[in-house]
Amino acid sequence: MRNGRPLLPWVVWGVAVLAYAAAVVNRSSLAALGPATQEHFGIDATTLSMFAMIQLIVYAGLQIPVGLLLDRFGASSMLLTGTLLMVVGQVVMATVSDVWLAILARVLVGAGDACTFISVMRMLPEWFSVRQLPVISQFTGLIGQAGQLVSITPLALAVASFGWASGFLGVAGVGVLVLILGCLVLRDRPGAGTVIERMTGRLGRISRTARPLGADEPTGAFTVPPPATEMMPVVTAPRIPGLGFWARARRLLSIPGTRLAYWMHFTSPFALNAFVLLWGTPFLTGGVGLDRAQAAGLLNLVILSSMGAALLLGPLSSRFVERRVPMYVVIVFAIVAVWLTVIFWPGTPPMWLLVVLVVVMPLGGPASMVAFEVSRSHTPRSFSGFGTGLVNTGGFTSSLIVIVLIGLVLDALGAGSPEDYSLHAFQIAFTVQIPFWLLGLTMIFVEQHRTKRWMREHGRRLR
Ligand SMILES: NCCCC[C@H](N)C(=O)NCC(=O)O
Repeated sequence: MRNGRPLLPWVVWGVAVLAYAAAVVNRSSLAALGPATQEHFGIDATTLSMFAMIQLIVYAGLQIPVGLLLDRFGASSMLLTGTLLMVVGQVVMATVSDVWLAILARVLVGAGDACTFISVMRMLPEWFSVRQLPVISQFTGLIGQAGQLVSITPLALAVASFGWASGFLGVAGVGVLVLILGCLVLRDRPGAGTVIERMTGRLGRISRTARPLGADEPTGAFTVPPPATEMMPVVTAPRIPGLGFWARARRLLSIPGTRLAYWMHFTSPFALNAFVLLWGTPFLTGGVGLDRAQAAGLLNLVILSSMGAALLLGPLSSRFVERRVPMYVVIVFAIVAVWLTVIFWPGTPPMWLLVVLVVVMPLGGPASMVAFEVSRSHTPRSFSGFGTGLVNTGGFTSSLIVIVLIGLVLDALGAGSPEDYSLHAFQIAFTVQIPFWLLGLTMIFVEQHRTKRWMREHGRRLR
């Protein structure tokens, strides 16, 4: 058998993706519990929305620090630390009645969540061949996002039937299960030990004989020394954190392929996130005038379309590596075209147009996963945690700003609350997306051009 234990990469991936799905459950655990949360803590809607905002800000703000820690401590340690933080956060959420402690709980959940996805993305190139990675990454995104489904109906039912504390302790319990599995199974790379093996100093046979899939192919990650500086011209990690950070940041940002990946992650997912996380239902019901069931049906179509696109895009971007950026750009143009049609539609957009919108717009989610493929192709292995963290801030930053701007425009138009919503106000508010698409697409064209030139100059081929 050429690959010692061909099952192990799949088992490691299975546990890693379970940890990501659990993080998504934690992230969206308040999604269907708005009124219950308000009642439990006695808070108004603005304070409730602060819970979500703070959590997202913590998530986005920690991507780069977590990425740096990943390069130093490895993916499995960071993933388990993240899970532990979420467990503590949910135990606090289950047991406190003070709103500030509840906010602290959401900070812990946001911090733990911030450690999870990029750790999984950092681990994958160590275990899978470069041909498999696009498909595995898309499946990771798809299965992880399915965690949202768990946090909507089952968690709401659990809280309604067994009470607030039991519901959130249940989520914490899932985290404990992930922690146990993670300690037993996760390994940063073939040949590395589990956390338990590293703590006891005894590397088991499974770890010693582990091989990546496609071990004879080059892996997706490549190794180059970190930046040489006058004070530290050696290959080890920098000892002075400030100097190390800026030197590493300069080196990373000097790679056009990493910048291209950042702008790709920035550009395609914000319309989807703004729609799904906040503004979709108010637009469809308060703006277009659909009833709740019709709006829910369209939101379900969003999820189905995103899943279908993930299944298609993985194999396509693996088969046509050279074409993955043009494919991505076509998707963004399609999203822009359908949104502009909705925004400038005279009168109420017809149902067929709304269906096209909820089928095309979600393609931006799986398309954003292609950004991690681009990042992996161009970012040296010793920087890949930092690179993945940086790229992952792109979509979260653009989404947060667009969500806030849409709310501000609605307020400015006097249409900020459900009784004042109007279609016209929503159409104006959604125009805030246009400069973000323009900026993102321009930067993608610029960086794609620079990346091609850089590759010619460095004699590199895409992998
Ligand atoms: N099937 C769509 C998955 C989109 C995932 C998205 N691009 C992403 O970056 N996710 C990060 C996370 O923490 O969920």
